[in-house]
Amino acid sequence: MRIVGLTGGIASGKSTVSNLFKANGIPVVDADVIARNVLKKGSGGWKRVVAAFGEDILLPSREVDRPKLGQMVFSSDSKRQLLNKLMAPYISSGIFWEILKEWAKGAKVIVVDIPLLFEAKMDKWTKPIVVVWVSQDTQLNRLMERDGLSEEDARNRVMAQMSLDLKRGKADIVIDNNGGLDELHQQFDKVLSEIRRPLTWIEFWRSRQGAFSILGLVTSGLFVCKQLN
Ligand SMILES: CC(C)(COP(=O)(O)OP(=O)(O)OC[C@H]1O[C@@H](n2cnc3c(N)ncnc32)[C@H](O)[C@@H]1O)[C@@H](O)C(=O)NCCC(=O)NCCS
Ligand SMILES: Nc1ncnc2c1ncn2[C@@H]1O[C@H](COP(=O)(O)OP(=O)(O)OP(=O)(O)O)[C@@H](O)[C@H]1O
Repeated sequence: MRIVGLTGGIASGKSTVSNLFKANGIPVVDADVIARNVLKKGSGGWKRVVAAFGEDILLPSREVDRPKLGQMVFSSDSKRQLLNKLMAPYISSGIFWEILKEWAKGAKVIVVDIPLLFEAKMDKWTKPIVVVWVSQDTQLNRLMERDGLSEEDARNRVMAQMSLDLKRGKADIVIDNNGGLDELHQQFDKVLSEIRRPLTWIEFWRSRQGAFSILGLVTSGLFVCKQLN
């Protein structure tokens, strides 16, 4: 199985690109969705986060007030690191199980959309790595427009992540998303044919089909040995 890493910066266009993958039949594991489930009321992650940050971060419904928690952690490195430390084990195991489900369904190529792929050192598990890159001005403008944030809040969120220029240097494939959606679609078509190229042998053995082939080979080998003895 080929596990493609999709990353970038906040509001650089990862979800826009991951929607294109889904529209083309490629399964996508989305770390932001998994992280949202980790904070669902009453879950293990919710309990740990409420114990550390206090009930002030809760709405009257006892769901986490996400904008409030976001405001806290994106303006304080220590609070953000604490939140990351509390949530990381739940997020990584969630990603693992989602990948396993796709493996069991027989997927040959999957995309994992992880905003903090490099920061969380998960890049070693994915190949190739696709980085959706934009200039900082485009990133700030799109973030302010999409989330209705002030420039200061938007800058805090951008600064909470590894710079996009650094991420671009670590990529196998870069999507330059500064232009319009037509330009994005043109680049995406090339990326799609790149990630759909035939699997390498290692990727094949990692797929469900490959694992069953190994099992079949081992079983028939044992059967032949038994016949010979
Ligand atoms: C702080 C929270 C509650 C704010 O929620 P909110 O709905 O406003 O934002 P959302 O979850 O949609 O995230 C938007 C983007 O923010 C960025 N981001 C989120 N968490 C972090 C973080 N800890 N460090 C840096 N950037 C982050 C990502 O680019 C993400 O795509 C939420 O982001 C959260 O739970 N963060 C911690 C979990 C995490 O690390 N998520 C990233 C998945 S790898
Ligand atoms: N090529 C583009 N032209 C114009 N707008 C775009 C383009 N690509 C994305 N956008 C817009 O920019 C905003 C950010 O895009 P998107 O939500 O896909 O980013 P993201 O990287 O998934 O963000 P996050 O890290 O916050 O989840 C959205 O409002 C989206 O519609």
